[in-house]
Amino acid sequence: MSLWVVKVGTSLLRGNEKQSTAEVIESYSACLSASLKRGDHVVLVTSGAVGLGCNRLGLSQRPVDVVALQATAAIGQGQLMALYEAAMSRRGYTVAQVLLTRSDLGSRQRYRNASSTLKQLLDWGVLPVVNENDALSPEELRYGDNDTLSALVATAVEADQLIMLTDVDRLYSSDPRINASAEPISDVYHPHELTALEVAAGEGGPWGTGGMSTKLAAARIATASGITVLLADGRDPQVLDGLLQGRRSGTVFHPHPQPLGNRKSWLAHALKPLGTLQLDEGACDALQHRGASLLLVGVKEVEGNFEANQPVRLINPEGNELARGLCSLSSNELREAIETQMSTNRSPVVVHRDVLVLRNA
Ligand SMILES: Nc1ncnc2c1ncn2[C@@H]1O[C@H](COP(=O)(O)OP(=O)(O)O)[C@@H](O)[C@H]1O
Ligand SMILES: N[C@@H](CCC(=O)OP(=O)(O)O)C(=O)O
Repeated sequence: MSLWVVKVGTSLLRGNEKQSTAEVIESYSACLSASLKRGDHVVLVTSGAVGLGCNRLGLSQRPVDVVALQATAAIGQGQLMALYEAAMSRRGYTVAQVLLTRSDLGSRQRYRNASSTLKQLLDWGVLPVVNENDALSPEELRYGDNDTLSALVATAVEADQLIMLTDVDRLYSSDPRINASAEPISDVYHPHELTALEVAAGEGGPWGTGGMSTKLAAARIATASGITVLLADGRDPQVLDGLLQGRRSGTVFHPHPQPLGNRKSWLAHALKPLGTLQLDEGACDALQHRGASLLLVGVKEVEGNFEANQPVRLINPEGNELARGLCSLSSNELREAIETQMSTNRSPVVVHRDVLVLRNA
């Protein structure tokens, strides 16, 4: 039995001259219900609320204004669920709507709640249908995308594989719509390879958000948690059917050989840092090569305002992010402690190793 997370983007759900949105959803539902019938567990992360809302209002373009985007999503979300509900219930399966915001997942308690609810639904053989809670989260609609959400969901349910379906057959060395000689890429083995690909990743289509960049960011999150990511062509439903039966297609992002545990993965990816600590060379070396906690003596500068146990970025003297973690002191306490440490001659732990995650490890 496998646990799959399948993400379907707006570019596919808008439909085309040959297929309406309802027909596209119908064909995915056939693949998803076949997978459930084989005894697998599946979570679906689906975009499409804005696109369907726009269709309903007769808009030929995605609105630029964020409030208008939120309002179109509120119209489209009900329609989106109605289509999945009809297609899955006709095949004897129940669907459940789960709307999440990024800030929900930033709270450890709410992240755990989301994880428990999703796992309960999976135990009951239900298909959870997840989308961003767009009507309430303007930030996500402006900058966000469902690719990152799908990776966070895959981590929360401890999925085996994350399938990201889109309107291109695989990853290329650069945007194939712009560069006809872009090279196809079948396997990505290490986060270092992702860094170069991220630089070359292009924008998405007019209806999608984020293009290839957000898919690579999602692959980074999921593979760091030990999840295999498959980026594949969603225009042909046979591809999804094949993937769910273990056939290879598109690009495979292989899981990191030393995956982060659930809590560290949450720390590294679901949390938004509220401040930045600039470290000296000695502290960077201790963190990177000696598995040490961050001590006060290695902190040079503090930026931002945060309370004790809130997330911060740790940067090296060149300004590059080295790690993230929970700071044991508030920003005010930390600034005060840096000023007085010379006289007290003690160096308390500022970020304990247990709540610290190195980037690109
Ligand atoms: N390096 C790349 N490899 C493949 N596709 C790319 C790349 N850079 C940009 N793209 C474009 O990204 C698009 C998919 O992203 P997007 O429109 O956001 O889709 P979705 O709605 O499925 O999330 C593709 O149509 C493709 O043209
Ligand atoms: N939550 C939004 C999706 C945002 C979006 O466009 O995502 P995607 O198509 O996956 O790049 C919606 O349902 O329309």
